[in-house]
Amino acid sequence: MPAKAQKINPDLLKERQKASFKTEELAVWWNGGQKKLENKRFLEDYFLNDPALQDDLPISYMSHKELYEHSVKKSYIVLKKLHEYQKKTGNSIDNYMALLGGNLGSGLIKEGNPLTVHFVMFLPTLLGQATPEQQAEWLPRAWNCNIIGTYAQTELGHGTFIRGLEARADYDPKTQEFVLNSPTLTSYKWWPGGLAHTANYAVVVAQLYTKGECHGIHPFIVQLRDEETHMPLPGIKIGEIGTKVGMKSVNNGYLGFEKVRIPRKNMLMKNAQVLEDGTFVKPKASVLTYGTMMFVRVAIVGDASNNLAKAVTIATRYSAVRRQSPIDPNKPEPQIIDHVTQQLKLFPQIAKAFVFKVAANYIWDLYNQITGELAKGDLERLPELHAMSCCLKAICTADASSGVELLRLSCGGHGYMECSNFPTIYGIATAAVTYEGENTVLLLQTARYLMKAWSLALQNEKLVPTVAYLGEYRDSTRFTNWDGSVPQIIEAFKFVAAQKVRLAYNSVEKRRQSGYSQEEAANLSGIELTQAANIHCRAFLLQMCYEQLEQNSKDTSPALAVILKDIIELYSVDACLTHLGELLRFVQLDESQVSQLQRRLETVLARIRPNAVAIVDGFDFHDRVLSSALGAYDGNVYERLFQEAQKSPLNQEPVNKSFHEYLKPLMKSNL
Ligand SMILES: CCCCCCCCCCCCC/C=C/C(=O)SCCNC(=O)CCNC(=O)[C@H](O)C(C)(C)COP(=O)(O)OP(=O)(O)OC[C@H]1O[C@@H](n2cnc3c(N)ncnc32)[C@H](O)[C@@H]1OP(=O)(O)O
Ligand SMILES: Cc1cc2nc3c(=O)[nH]c(=O)nc-3n(C[C@H](O)[C@H](O)[C@H](O)COP(=O)(O)OP(=O)(O)OC[C@H]3O[C@@H](n4cnc5c(N)ncnc54)[C@H](O)[C@@H]3O)c2cc1C
Repeated sequence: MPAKAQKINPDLLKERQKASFKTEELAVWWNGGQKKLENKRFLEDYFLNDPALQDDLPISYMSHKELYEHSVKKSYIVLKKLHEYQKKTGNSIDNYMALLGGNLGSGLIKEGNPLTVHFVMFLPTLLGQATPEQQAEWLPRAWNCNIIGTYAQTELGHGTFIRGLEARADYDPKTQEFVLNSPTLTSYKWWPGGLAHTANYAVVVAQLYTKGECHGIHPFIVQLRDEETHMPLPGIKIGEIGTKVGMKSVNNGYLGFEKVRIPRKNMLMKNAQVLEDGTFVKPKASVLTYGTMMFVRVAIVGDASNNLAKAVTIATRYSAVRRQSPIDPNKPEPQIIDHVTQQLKLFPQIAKAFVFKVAANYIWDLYNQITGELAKGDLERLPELHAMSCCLKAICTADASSGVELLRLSCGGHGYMECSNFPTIYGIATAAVTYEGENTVLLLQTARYLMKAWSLALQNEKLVPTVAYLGEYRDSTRFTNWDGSVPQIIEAFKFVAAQKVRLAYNSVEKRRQSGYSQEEAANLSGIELTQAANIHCRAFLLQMCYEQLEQNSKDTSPALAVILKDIIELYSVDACLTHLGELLRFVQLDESQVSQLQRRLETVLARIRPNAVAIVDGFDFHDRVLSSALGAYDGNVYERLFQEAQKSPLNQEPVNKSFHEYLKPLMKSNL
């Protein structure tokens, strides 16, 4: 939180004075408790106020190369500072995650940290896929950044269909080595973060060949660059893939192999092994190779909430200070937050930030529970975790990405400025729709699981909790219990989801019976399959948000409980109106009931209006994390916009040289 001493925009001050609850209480809840909140604030001061970590020149004015070098320099300073701090306080993974993938990190290195993949994928892969001996060799060096790694799976020709990856590792029993090759241009690794100029090691996912047979994709740890000179090793062709929509300093790279030899022990052999003579020992389940992706998908759900919460804080504060267009012609221009259409752009995004945060906590707990079972060899619930992590990652990132864009638009022209920070937040948020499993593909994975679940429901088999509703609604075709209550809205969504699953299942079955293969039938039914997965996830989000926030409201002050209940009401009613078409297809709703939903929406928007600024204040974003001329705590947007404009290199001189070189000759040339 910024120093409170500064001059606060009077409109924003009034907003804060009229709040009906204590912002600090929400800040404690939002940040996971008093201790975590205090630690977060300490780290923010410790890092964000360090003069060595300031951006004298806004990074949007830096060249691509300057930006990378600036980001590496800051990463170095941040990690050294963190190391010093943790020597005194003890190691905490949370601090690393805050700095390398969380809000604090996004405030320090706005366009993405070239070392994030080292911490968020390379290290977790060693933890999840390496044997204890391999961990003993690699983990200490990786934790201390004596080596810097990346996760090289995607290729120029394949990102989604990883069984189609072309890079290969051929085992040579004579030398007990693997020989890595990129047989085609499309087999070049392409995209890995930090790969281009930062990492000197990589986990490489390649097709394993031994004794003339292919055993599918497996992870290998490969040294890419000399540890002293950082020069690429022989046979390593490496570079940067070029400028991107966002995440501009992540240093995504390409990597090709030409007869690169690595020792047998560099195959990460926790799940599958290759013996000295080349014998392949297969894993308990081939999908265990996919574990790192699941970990990041789970983490991304929280990231979606963070991105949306930042954007809606900026837009809400701006909407409280921006005055435009009288509502009553005889009155002064109102705050744009008093235009009801503006409230519809803002407040449902506030609600989604809450819902995605609660979803992130849920899926994180489920992940830890099930990976604990995996460690004991129990794979029973892995399919359910895969299905939930896929659809939650897909829905939360898609909604967060479109929400950030809507919030940018809600700020008019000033939202289009780099200094609003919307472009950077959007670039980060929308990347998550693609990476770690493209959203459509992940929804199809969830749909695949739902088809199996529906088949079990048809056989009266017991279903796991997240799909139990399929059994409850298996034989119903019309929902007639609508009373408009939130619990009934949840049941209605579960009912719709069950019908969508049934329809998709029947489409696939019908096509299979007409002679199509399972795969062809699934492709032809792909639209219904993704829709079923989509509504399944939304039904889950509604139920989970209701249960969690209702429960939380029992432990908070009555004043904050009212806010949490309004969040539930808004999220539920907004979901009904957004997906009204799906509802009307299966739920008995007459015109008056639909109109009642519209009235409820307008009512809950009006209820949230007096507390909107206080709610986003409760997210407790440091000004440097928001990094926005529109969203600062003091609300002095016009002064900040003007200050930011002065930083433009073009404003450092009254006349640019192009006048003398081109404009003056043009103007004098009488074309
Ligand atoms: C904590 C704070 C930190 C904050 C961090 C915030 C995030 C910041 C991160 C920034 C860095 C991220 C950088 C990005 C990195 C990447 O993008 S890495 C590359 C990611 N790539 C992918 O995700 C590839 C997507 N493709 C796939 O996963 C697979 O190809 C597929 C689509 C799943 C298909 O695989 P395939 O083997 O062909 O499977 P199927 O035939 O469809 O199904 C086979 C069975 O396997 C099951 N299954 C598939 N995947 C998994 C899995 N991951 N886990 C468990 N089970 C899985 C599937 O359900 C099938 O099961 P059955 O139906 O029972 O047969
Ligand atoms: C910012 C960023 C960072 C990244 N970092 C890394 C990294 O560190 N390491 C790494 O290995 N990779 C990384 N990636 C790559 C990323 O994982 C892939 O881009 C992603 O998996 C999507 O694969 P693709 O690009 O091949 O898209 P495709 O799979 O080619 O998708 C293109 C279209 O085809 C559709 N499609 C594909 N398969 C199917 C299907 N079965 N059914 C229906 N439609 C389908 C998709 O829905 C999509 O609309 C990164 C990507 C980005 C954008």
